[in-house]
Amino acid sequence: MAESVIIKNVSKKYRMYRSKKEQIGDLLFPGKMGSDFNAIDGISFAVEEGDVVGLVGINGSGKSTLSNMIGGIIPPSSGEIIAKGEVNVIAINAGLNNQLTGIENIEFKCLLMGYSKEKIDEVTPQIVEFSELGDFIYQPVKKYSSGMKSKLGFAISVTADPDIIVIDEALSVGDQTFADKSLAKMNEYKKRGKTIFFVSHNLRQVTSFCNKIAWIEGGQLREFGPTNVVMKNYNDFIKQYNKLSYEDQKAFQKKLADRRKYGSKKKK
Ligand SMILES: Nc1ncnc2c1ncn2[C@@H]1O[C@H](COP(=O)(O)OP(=O)(O)OP(=O)(O)O)[C@@H](O)[C@H]1O
Repeated sequence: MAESVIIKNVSKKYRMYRSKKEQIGDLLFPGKMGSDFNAIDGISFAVEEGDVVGLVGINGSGKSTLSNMIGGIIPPSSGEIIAKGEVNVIAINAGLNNQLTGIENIEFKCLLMGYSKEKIDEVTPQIVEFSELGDFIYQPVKKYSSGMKSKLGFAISVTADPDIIVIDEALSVGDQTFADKSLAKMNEYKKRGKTIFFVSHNLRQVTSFCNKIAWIEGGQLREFGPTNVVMKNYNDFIKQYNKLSYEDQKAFQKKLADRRKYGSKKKK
């Protein structure tokens, strides 16, 4: 199988400030105020066409940051992501304009994807039907619940038929019927050999849907490999983690946070 997405030593740094004063100080004297935080720290792995890759990790480990970089929504601070084909991210709220109505968002996103007027007229009824939003499609998106936003985002993205699709928690907020319908659509994509990245806290769904897993811990790649191997290790880890006292969980998280704050090469 040909490689579809290659992630080469990718990092994403954010500058963290404790106050507005520190932020302004850093603008005046760059590098003097605040500190760097590695949301993603030197991740490398490659996936093949037709792979369905689950991204797992505890809260704040960096799953969304990595998904957004794969989808081209945010650029890496260093490293490179090579995607062979068009990528579309389906996330709660992704790329929707809250001031516009559902129908205006459809037109807006279709224009961004380079569709002609005729193509937009052709796909709009399909998107509206898939979204199940009924007359809410004429309401501004700011009035939507998170489930409704997810339905709209999902309906637009699946109609676009991208080569590579990144789903970030988008299946967890809608109702069960919509989640089932969306999962069926994803299975259809899977059968057609598309590459899928899947972020979900529903580990049962991840295990049944994905053939490979990337386990992210504190912004770094802890393990990448076949689902049965990595999920076994991840489930064991979660069991151990859940057994820890509140203080020990905090201490574990602090250790990871410190490593990210100072950079992996300058561990304290
Ligand atoms: N724009 C930003 N500015 C500063 N820090 C950020 C920014 N975006 C994310 N982070 C930090 O990067 C880390 C990774 O966040 P991310 O949302 O990618 O984690 P996640 O694994 O998706 O978490 P969750 O499971 O809770 O959704 C977190 O500590 C978060 O606070």
